[in-house]
Amino acid sequence: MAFLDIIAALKFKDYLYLIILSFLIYVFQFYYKYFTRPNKLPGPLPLPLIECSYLFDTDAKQLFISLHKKYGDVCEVYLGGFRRISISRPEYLEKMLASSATDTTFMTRAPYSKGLEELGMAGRGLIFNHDVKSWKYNRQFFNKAVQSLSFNLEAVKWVDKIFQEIEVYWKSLAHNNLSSDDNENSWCLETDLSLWARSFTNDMIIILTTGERSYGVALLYNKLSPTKVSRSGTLIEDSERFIRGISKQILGVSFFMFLNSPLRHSIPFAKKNVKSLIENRDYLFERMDMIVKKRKKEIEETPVGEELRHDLLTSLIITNTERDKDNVKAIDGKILRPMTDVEIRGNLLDAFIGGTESTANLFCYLTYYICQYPKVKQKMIDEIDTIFPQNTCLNHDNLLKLEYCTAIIKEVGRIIPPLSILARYTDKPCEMVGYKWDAGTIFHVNLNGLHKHKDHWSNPEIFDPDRFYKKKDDDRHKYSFAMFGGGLRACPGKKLAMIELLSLMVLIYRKYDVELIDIKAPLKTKSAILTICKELPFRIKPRN
Ligand code: HEM
Repeated sequence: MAFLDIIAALKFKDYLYLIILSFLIYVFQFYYKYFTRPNKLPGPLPLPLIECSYLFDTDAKQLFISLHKKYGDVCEVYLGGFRRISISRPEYLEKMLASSATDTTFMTRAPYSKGLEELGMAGRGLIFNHDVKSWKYNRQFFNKAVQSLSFNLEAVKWVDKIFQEIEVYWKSLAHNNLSSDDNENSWCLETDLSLWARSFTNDMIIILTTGERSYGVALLYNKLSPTKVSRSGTLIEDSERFIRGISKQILGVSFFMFLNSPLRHSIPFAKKNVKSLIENRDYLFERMDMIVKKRKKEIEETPVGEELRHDLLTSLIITNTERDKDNVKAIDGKILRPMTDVEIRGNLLDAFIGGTESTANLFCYLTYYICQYPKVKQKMIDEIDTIFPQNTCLNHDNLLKLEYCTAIIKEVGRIIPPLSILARYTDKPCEMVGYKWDAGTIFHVNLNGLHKHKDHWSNPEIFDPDRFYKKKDDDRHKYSFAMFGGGLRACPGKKLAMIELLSLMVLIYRKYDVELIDIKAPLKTKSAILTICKELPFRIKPRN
């Protein structure tokens, strides 16, 4: 009662004083905690409420590059409620990126997020899975599927098929007529490579993961051309919605991860966005569940012993069932249970997320650099012409012989890694960079720092594929190059990405001349978590 009387007696001015006092106490506590923190590292001063977000304009790559420049190889930054330690020196990464199966300290990328739970992604799949037990279970199934030879052969077959489709569209756009086959070798097309690369990787990942065709490249053709692709109209419409659905789910991740629940559900703009993202989640999950059910039925109707498809979905469904010749075992040797439909959906979604933008953007950067460096381009064409003379089929074994092309991919990934910051969250105390850390610390590996470190690379700013050509990995520090990450959470799609990139290089450069429309224009990129190529206008015509 007395308390209520006091409240009733307070005037507006008193409330104002109370608010100011509470804020001052908060500021005092905030800075007390900051100035007495253990392991003081150099870094920008955080401000109350907004921490270091005054330095962050959504370009995470640039932020970490400038932190490295200003504060050195090991520094710290406060963002999103966490103290984040940025590491740009390979020598410090032994523990974090080692492939030890027993040490689980650096196995989580991010802590549990209520937002991701709402988006149906927390504790599912791989990329955002904070639950180590569930992640390990998924990862074994995923690795087994995407690293099998049959999956890789399927990838080579589909690159070839989808590229043939693209060739028809390019020629048609140049002639403005889909059926024209006059002047077979005299056309020339100017178009934006980034659009084609994205549509291509979308179609690739959808067919390889689900065994279902999407028509991303056909959709793009229809957008660019006055004549339209006439076949399978309804499928194309559904593809559009499905592909858009995946992109929207990816966009939803940062929205649900970084905006807390009260804000998400109260600010009008955010509420509207939440509604649309949840509707999209429901559409996407329903569509994916239908695909899973359909494939399960097909498998049930196929006699045991008869060969099944080689896509990720089929493999996830049959692993550790009676159809599986080769069971996945847990560390203690016990055979693991088969996957549930929800787990299968989580893994498919992560393959879509991991396998589209990364590969598409790398291919754009590769084209940009090859066109900027004519000697590199010629050496690459000579290698392609030797290993894949005109009219020879694309084949997996010969792709592995393309040593110079592989060196180019690595050098492009060194100069401009599509994913430039790795993250590891520890939920137990640990030791890193010579200090002991409490549970709850987030460590970031700044790939741009590693890849251009002056102690490890000579002339790091210069594009030079020869640094990787005919060189062994032991010729440099193990962690000085990590475009696919490292340790147990390293990219499981590395092999698929290399197949796609090498195949595209062969298919394009053995047959076509490629030039940038404006050779002097700098690369147009935008970086959040990924570095995206905004556009890459290029000119393509058949080689003489
Ligand atoms: C050039 C292409 C690619 C690049 C540069 C790339 C890069 C990366 C990087 C840096 C990571 C984080 C690794 C770490 O934290 O240590 C990652 C994770 C991942 N990538 Fe890729 N990736 C590419 C292609 C692909 C493809 C084609 C797939 C599809 C199968 C894929 C699926 C994934 C998945 C599922 C993860 C999460 C792994 C986990 O948490 O266990 N990536 N990738």
